[in-house]
Amino acid sequence: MTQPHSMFEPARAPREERRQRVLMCAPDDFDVRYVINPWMEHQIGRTARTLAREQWQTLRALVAKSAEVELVTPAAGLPDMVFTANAGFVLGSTAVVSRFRAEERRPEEPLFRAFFEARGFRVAAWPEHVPFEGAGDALIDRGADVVWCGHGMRSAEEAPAALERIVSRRVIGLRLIDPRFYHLDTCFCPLAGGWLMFYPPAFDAASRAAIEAIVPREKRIEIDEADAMRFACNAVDLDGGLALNDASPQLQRRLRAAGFAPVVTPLSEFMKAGGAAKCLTLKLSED
Ligand SMILES: NC(=O)NCCC[C@H](N)C(=O)O
Repeated sequence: MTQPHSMFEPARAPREERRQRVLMCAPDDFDVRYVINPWMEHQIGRTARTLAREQWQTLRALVAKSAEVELVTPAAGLPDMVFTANAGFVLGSTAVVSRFRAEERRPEEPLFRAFFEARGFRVAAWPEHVPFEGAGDALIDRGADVVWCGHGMRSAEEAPAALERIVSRRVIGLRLIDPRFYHLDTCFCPLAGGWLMFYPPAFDAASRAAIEAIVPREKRIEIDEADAMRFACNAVDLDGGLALNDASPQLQRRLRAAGFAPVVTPLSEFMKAGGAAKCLTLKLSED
């Protein structure tokens, strides 16, 4: 029987294949200490430290089967630094460091900048007055030669155009309209082969039309509200494997039919801060 070449069957990966590099940050000081998204409401001080560490370690081990995990040192007093998707946006050897909308996360900026510089990335200049939250909002399509950029909640409306000037690739802005899905990666997940898993009601009509103009109907996996609330779209995709917090049996079947191997890895503690699998990772080797 032919086994799928997935992140969870790494022994079959050809050795000569270039492994992805993925940035993570240990949850040493992770907690909910302020409220900057609806998921954090009523969660201050309610994360279970040991469980959070276990959940993060399990995700790290899954990712490590298909990628080199690089770690950035967590800083005390920055409880959201664990969400490395928001470190910045990476394409080739260029990194754009995030400019956080919330004051609480701004001290992460120099730390992530130092990380990118130490790894030899060219750090692009970004207009300070334009909030932009990195790979939380900017996602590379895996079929078309475009970058999708969510705005309206965290990243500013000007962010897609500013990003396009840096990456010299078409950047399509998508307006987010539901505060529960405040980052694009909470409701939109481009997948290998040009597939797209997403939650349409999170977008305004013009954005839905823009998605439909690029992604063919047969490649669109539209999920329902219950799966969206499980952060099913916040999936880490590596070698056909999809690590995600949770997904209904129907959605898992649908993903399998499309050739993906969903693996549920509970991340309840991070959900309290409004993040799940994808938010806890940043791909460093994007072509
Ligand atoms: N969606 C993401 O990419 N990251 C999750 C960020 C959670 C954090 N508490 C925040 O609100 O910025």
